[in-house]
Amino acid sequence: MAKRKRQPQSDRKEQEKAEDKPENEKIEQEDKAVVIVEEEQDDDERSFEDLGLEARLVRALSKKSIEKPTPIQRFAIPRILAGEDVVARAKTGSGKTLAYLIPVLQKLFADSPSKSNLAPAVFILVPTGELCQQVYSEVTSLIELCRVQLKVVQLRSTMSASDLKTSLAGLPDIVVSTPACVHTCLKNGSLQAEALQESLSVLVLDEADLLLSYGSLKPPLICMLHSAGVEMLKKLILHNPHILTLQEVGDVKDDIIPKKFSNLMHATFISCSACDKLIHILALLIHELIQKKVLIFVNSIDSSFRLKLFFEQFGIKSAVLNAELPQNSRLHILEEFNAGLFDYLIATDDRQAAEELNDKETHASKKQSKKHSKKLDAEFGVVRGIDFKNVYTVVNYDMPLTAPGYVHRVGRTGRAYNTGASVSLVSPEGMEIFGEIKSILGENDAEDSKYIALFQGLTKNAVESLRYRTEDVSRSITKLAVRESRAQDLRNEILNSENADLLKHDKLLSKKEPAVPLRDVPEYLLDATTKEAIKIVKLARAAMGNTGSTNRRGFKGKFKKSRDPLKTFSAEAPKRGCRGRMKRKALWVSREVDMLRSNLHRRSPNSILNPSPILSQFPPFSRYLSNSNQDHDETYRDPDAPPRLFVVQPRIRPQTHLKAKLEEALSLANSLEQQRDEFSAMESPDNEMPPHLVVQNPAAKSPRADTYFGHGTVETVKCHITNLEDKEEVDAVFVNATLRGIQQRNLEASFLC
Ligand SMILES: Nc1ncnc2c1ncn2[C@@H]1O[C@H](COP(=O)(O)OP(=O)(O)OP(=O)(O)O)[C@@H](O)[C@H]1O
Repeated sequence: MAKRKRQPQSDRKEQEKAEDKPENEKIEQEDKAVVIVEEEQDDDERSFEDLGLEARLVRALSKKSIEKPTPIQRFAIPRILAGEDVVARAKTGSGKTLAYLIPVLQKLFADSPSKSNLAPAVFILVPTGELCQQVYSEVTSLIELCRVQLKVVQLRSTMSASDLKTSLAGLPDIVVSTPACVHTCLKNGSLQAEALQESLSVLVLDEADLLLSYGSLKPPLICMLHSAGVEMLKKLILHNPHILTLQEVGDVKDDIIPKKFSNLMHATFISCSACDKLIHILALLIHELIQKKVLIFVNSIDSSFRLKLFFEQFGIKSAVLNAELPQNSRLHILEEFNAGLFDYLIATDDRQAAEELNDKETHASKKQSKKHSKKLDAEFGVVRGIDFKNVYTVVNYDMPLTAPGYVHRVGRTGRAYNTGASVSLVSPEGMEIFGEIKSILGENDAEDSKYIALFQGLTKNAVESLRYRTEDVSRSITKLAVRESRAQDLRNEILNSENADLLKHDKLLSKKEPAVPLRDVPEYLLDATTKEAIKIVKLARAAMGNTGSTNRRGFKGKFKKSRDPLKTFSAEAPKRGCRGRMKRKALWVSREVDMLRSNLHRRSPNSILNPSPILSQFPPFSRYLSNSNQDHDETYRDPDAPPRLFVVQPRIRPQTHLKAKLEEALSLANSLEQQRDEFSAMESPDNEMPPHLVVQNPAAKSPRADTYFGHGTVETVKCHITNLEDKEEVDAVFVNATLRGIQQRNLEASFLC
């Protein structure tokens, strides 16, 4: 039973009155407590000391850089310390865990549990294995920092009966567990129900609404903290509890993005068709329009693997997290993601996974064969309660099934006093739930009621410039490929789950890496708006001191081969320096041209074709006027400028890469076209337009790009080039042809001479 201690006088009077009243009036009475909290809240600036915390706890918190209590902590801590039953509702990431852990620890420090106890004094029940681990780590770290001797254990569903018994044998002070594990312990006798009733002084139900949905929880309790389902709790187990509902979560809309919260959390959406979600998420990631780290939610495991395989083709590494994986692996994935070892985590929403489990079970029973049915862990969940470290952006690739689901998902960012952002990809199918979310947010037509804004900075052009590659790559990711990688990943994780350090969760699952990284999107393909948006994200990242780079070395590979003197011998010539690489990137030409050049260069190093690429010779067209007096040297050239000779080799394989190249050529042609339009619109005496040479227009046969010279052969191109009076006037040459080395050389020579 809850131990009741000191209680504020006013509260006590209210409670005494309440006890004499019928049930419905009691509930009204309890709701008065809510009002009191709301009134008190605004000017309460109490510190942890003011709340009555011991110095060692305050010091421990300070070592964790936690200096002042959050509102929920200010209200919950004194009441729990006073021995009250408490139900607390507060927005996601507002510090509810510490709101119960701190007073529980202080109570344990003060009243060391009786020696006659036959069961642990404090039970913290949580709905998922992930949350169990998180709360366990939090409480053990606090105990260590306070330098006190308290025993904490966590019970996990993966533990055998004997392990559970051993864990409980030394009579721990605090047990963190899921209800299912407690149930197992009660069944196998590791815990005695009577002993538990005698000894238990504090019961915490974290995410209580979820826990209660699992069924029969009727023990004594002191404190409960959760984000919903207060009425259910009141009826089931609480005795005149304090209902702490902070003003900012007083109604549902504020629960999601309260006004105070909106500075910290920027919620946005992109509207697109279901099949265009891939291209949009790719555009966001490839152009770095959203800040890392990124947590992406999908609604099915297959979806997560499809996305991972898709990203891989563009050189973007990610890890997947779902209920199918062994618990050890899951915890390790979270640990590595939190440690910053990879930037993109694709999580399958636990609710959806549970549904999938049910579907599978039904399916399996229908077929009378469980042979192929995969087992999903019902205790998996990363949407509720998990405190992701430094996740800046949450992406709803699939919309959640419910509006509260949205709250919890986006609540994985912008935690405590941090800022965060969310982007939801809303297809026509997701419009209904999106409407529901907006309506509970209280959105209407008024400008000041927009809680989810349209994502700015991703233009149609930026999306379209990726269409070819996206469509081809997505076609290549068949159901079979998804199934195989899912099975392969699971095999790998199961084999190594006991030694998770061997696992690299963001490893590639595709059979082979793409030969030409499709990730390289030349900057000249981007329009001004997208460039501006990228710059803003970069600036924001720099301002936050986030370089955006993952840190796998920092974790395990501190002593890498390159540093190990016994392994550093190499017969290879030193690699070209970083500067050289940057320059090559800046002076971008199609890889095929580079390859041909370097082959030729090896044969005749002094030839005109040595790697001083054609594009380095002249300024880009857009700079033609403003820089006309400068020397045309390499440093002067705009690194964003397009190549002047663009060769697309029809023999490029696979087809995907050829298409990507063609698409680049086409976009380049069109972007030059736009520059020309702007140029001719300028009021300048010298605005005669240089010719824009397009030969054998790439596949899409855009009428614009074809305007000038139409189809032709290499010889025709050469002819055109040699006939030009002033080659500096040529803006770009596109060749869509298979060139032999000699043809390539002749072409380039004619361009340069
Ligand atoms: N007083 C505080 N000052 C600064 N940071 C805090 C404070 N209290 C908690 N935090 C930090 O805030 C983060 C979120 O806390 P916590 O996980 O307890 O939130 P929550 O309210 O339980 O979230 P959810 O609703 O998602 O379960 C944690 O990283 C925690 O360390």
